[in-house]
Amino acid sequence: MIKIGLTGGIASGKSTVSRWLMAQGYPVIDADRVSREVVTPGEKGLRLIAGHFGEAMLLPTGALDRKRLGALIFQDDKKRKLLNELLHPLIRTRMLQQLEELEKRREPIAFLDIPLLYESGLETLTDKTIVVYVTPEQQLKRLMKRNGLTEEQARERIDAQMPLEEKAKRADAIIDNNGSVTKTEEQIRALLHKGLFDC
Ligand SMILES: CC(C)(COP(=O)(O)OP(=O)(O)OC[C@H]1O[C@@H](n2cnc3c(N)ncnc32)[C@H](O)[C@@H]1O)[C@@H](O)C(=O)NCCC(=O)NCCS
Ligand SMILES: Nc1ncnc2c1ncn2[C@@H]1O[C@H](COP(=O)(O)OP(=O)(O)OP(=O)(O)O)[C@@H](O)[C@H]1O
Repeated sequence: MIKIGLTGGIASGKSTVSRWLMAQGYPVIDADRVSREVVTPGEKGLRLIAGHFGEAMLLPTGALDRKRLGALIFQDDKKRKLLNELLHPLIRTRMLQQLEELEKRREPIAFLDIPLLYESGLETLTDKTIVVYVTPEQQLKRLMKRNGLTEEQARERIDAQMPLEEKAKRADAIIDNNGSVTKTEEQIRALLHKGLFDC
């Protein structure tokens, strides 16, 4: 099975590309989704967060207060590092299980949508990588709009990741998502057509 890593910066358009791939029937393992699964009530991830960051990180329902934890970790490198140390092993294990399932089903190709693909060294799991790219101005604008953040809050989140320019340098292929979604879809189609993924 050929494994394609799909990454980019926060709000650069990875989910937009993933959604299109899934609609075409390609299997996509989604790290953000897995990271939500490992912190549902009853899961070890949520217990670890409550233990290290306090019960104040939980909503009255017992679910994770994602807004509160996000506000905390995106403005504090040490706390973000701690959260990563707690959750990343759980996320990695679950993604590997999902990969195994796809191998068993004899899927010829799988996409791994992982925001921190390079930061976490997870590109070693993949055969090729694609970076979904936007300019810094576009990234800031889309992130502020989508998450209702101030410019300062949005910059903190962008700065919590490897610069997108650096990711683009490491990529086997780049999808430019500055234009319309239709233009982006055309680029994915072209990549699939070109046989980039015939390793
Ligand atoms: C801090 C949390 C609760 C905030 O939740 P929220 O619903 O606001 O954001 P969401 O999970 O949808 O993430 C949005 C984007 O933020 C970026 N991001 C998330 N976590 C991190 C991190 N630890 N470091 C850098 N960027 C991150 C990614 O680009 C991600 O796509 C959540 O992001 C989290 O649990 N993060 C730790 C797990 C992780 O590293 N996830 C990234 C994918 S492995
Ligand atoms: N080509 C586009 N034109 C206009 N808006 C777009 C385009 N692509 C994505 N967007 C919007 O930009 C925002 C970010 O896109 P998306 O959620 O796909 O990014 P992401 O890389 O998955 O983000 P994250 O890292 O936070 O998960 C969304 O609100 C989305 O609707």
